[in-house]
Amino acid sequence: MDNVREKVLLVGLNITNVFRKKDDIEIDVSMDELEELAKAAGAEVVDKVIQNRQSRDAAFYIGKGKAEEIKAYCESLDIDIVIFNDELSGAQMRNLEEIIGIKVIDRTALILDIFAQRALSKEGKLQVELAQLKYRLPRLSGLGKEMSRTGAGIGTRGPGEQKLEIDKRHILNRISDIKRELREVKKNREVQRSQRLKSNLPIVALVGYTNAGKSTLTNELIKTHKEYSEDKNVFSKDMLFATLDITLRKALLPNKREFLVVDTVGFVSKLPHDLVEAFKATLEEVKYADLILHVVDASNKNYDLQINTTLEVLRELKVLETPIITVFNKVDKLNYEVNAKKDEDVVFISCKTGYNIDLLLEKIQNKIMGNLYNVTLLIPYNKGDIFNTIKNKTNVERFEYKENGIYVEVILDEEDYGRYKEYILI
Ligand SMILES: Nc1nc2c(ncn2[C@@H]2O[C@H](COP(=O)(O)OP(=O)(O)OP(=O)(O)O)[C@@H](O)[C@H]2O)c(=O)[nH]1
Ligand SMILES: [Mg+2]
Repeated sequence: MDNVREKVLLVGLNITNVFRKKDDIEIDVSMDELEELAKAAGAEVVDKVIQNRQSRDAAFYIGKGKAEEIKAYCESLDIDIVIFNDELSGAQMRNLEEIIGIKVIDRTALILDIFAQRALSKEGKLQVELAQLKYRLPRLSGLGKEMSRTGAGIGTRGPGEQKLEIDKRHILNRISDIKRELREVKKNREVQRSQRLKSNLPIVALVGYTNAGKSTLTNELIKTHKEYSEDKNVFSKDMLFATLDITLRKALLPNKREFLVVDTVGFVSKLPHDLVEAFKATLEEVKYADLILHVVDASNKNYDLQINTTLEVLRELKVLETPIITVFNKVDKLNYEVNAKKDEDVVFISCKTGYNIDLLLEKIQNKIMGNLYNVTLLIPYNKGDIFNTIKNKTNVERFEYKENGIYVEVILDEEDYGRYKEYILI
């Protein structure tokens, strides 16, 4: 089934009433995003239909007449699945399937499906299964003959078709099993984290909207490390939700100090509630970061909406106190000026051409290391071990063996400046 591209029709509702919130995402933007999501799930998008309405219809989401029109349209275009741009109730889904006569899924099921395909880690898989079960529970009775007839495919991947039909009790048992397993996984993660914190390396977390280039930038940053090899690269692709699991890798600052880079899952608007919860657990790593790089695709015409979505999640994670550098990526594709706020810490880069990556590294260094001191040390020969330590972990500009000891020109951070004070000549 996976290699057959299902033909889908996208249907959205443009609420036109006076209560529409000013900062609600524009329908065109939202439908474009739905198209990207459908493609990410492996579907072929044949067309999009938008209905303007005062409000959602309780029984059909769109108008009943529109649903009948869609039925005819689907027949003429040979559509396999209709995907709706919002979350539908069990009743709406049943009613729509009855009229349209083919499989109907909603934005939530679509996103869950992508996550089910992409999750790699045990925790990721468990979180997605949990979110899928919670989504299916109130819709069990809706999964009748229509679903079993159309079989697998988008919206039904993950726990599998038979599981859909098992009774509620069975699902509830599975939910509590998963929760227990997740608690175990979490304990393990905490152990790993405390080991990492003991290593004392600064942590830089990359966050941002999906497809902004976080994984590509991660790969650029980790290239600086001497132990780097291509197999350490994280997966990056022009596809929504390419990254689902958190990964940590080592990188080097210009002063040769090591730091850890955390690549994270991307955000998207209207993310299903249960997935936001799942994300929060995975994104906990961001809470322990010393610095956040907010990566933005500057070439996306909706970059400001995407920035707001990301900031909203960061606010929910309670990490807005952490220093943030806003990184406008993909400037190689830009043909307009990006308006950045004056008080923001901003850098414009291109991972594709390498433009300003060195400037970004300098900025990261300034943020996590604080003040740096350019000094000359005189280290007596009986303290040769100190010289070795300094040479291994910092950027020694020049050194010379003289009669009274080793002269070392070096850049020290605040901490080392205090530590080696007695050897400072100038
Ligand atoms: N033109 C251009 N393309 C870029 C640049 N940086 C990344 N890309 C492309 O953008 C696409 C998405 O990059 P990723 O690094 O996978 O994006 P991500 O933010 O990790 O996405 P998710 O994991 O889905 O959240 C890939 O096709 C990259 O090759 C850039 O500076 N310029
Ligand atoms: Mg990624």
